[in-house]
Amino acid sequence: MTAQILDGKAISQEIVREVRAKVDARVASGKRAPALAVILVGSDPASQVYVGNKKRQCENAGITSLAYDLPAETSEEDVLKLVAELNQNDDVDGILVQLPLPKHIDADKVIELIDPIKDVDGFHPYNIGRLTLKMPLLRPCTPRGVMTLLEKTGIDLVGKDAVVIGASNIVGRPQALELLLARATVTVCHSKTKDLAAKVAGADVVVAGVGIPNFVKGEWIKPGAIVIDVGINRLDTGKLCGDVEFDAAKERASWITPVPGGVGLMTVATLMQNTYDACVNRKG
Ligand SMILES: Nc1nc(=O)c2c([nH]1)NC[C@@H]1CN(c3ccc(C(=O)N[C@@H](CCC(=O)O)C(=O)O)cc3)C=[N+]21
Repeated sequence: MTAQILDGKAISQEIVREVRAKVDARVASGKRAPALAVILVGSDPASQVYVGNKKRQCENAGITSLAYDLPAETSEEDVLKLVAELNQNDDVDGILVQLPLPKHIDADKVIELIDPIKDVDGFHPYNIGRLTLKMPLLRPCTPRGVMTLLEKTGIDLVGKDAVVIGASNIVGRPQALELLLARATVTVCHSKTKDLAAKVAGADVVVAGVGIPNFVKGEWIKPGAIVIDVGINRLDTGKLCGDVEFDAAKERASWITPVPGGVGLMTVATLMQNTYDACVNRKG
């Protein structure tokens, strides 16, 4: 079997076009466009690429983007002060603090200060709690984007065995909650997991987010499985690759996401959905 490609580029464009149509209708009715504030501390090259993609997609979606590019030396106090101001600013619907933050800033403290109704990353304990309790409000962008990709396969997830590799706060854990909400049977694997190969071999759906190139071997994949690669690893050659041995996995899977051109683009498109949703939640 050769897998069909889950095309993150095409599907993310479709999502952004849908957001655009809703924003245009909103503006036509006399309301203001949704607005997203993006805080970037320092000049990490990867973060600059991601933030650049977010600004570009805001333009495509008709969303106002407000850039707060701060020097790496900015104090934690000043970042907290900016978040507090943006919380109070009625013209701002979404607040995103690009991660990772410099070491002298406590990221958890910053995230907890964001007003949950403006938390378009869905990282605040309130929003994670709501997802846990089957009453999601703002959902983390990458896992929500993965669910959109899975919907596009047309395959019913109810009762399917899903294996999530990686248990991070921004990918693995919320991904497991999303899959559970879709009534899959979920196994979360991590660096201490015994016999990962056997776990993956039993999976109808594999979501890999560990950050190690070619960590998931093609031969582990159950024939017909759906393979979602959340990894973004930059090789010394400058080439981008995922966590899955793509060429080998493609020969066994029914559907597979490429890197680049897969989940990363969906993360940004989903941020546009979340910003629109945050605006409607606040303002109707
Ligand atoms: N507060 C916060 N929210 C995030 O959502 C967040 C974050 N911090 N920190 C870093 C991760 C990573 N992330 C990506 C965004 C876009 C691409 C993306 O556009 N990828 C393109 C290629 C980009 C390239 O060429 O490097 C693709 O996969 O085709 C990837 C990854 C958002 N993240």
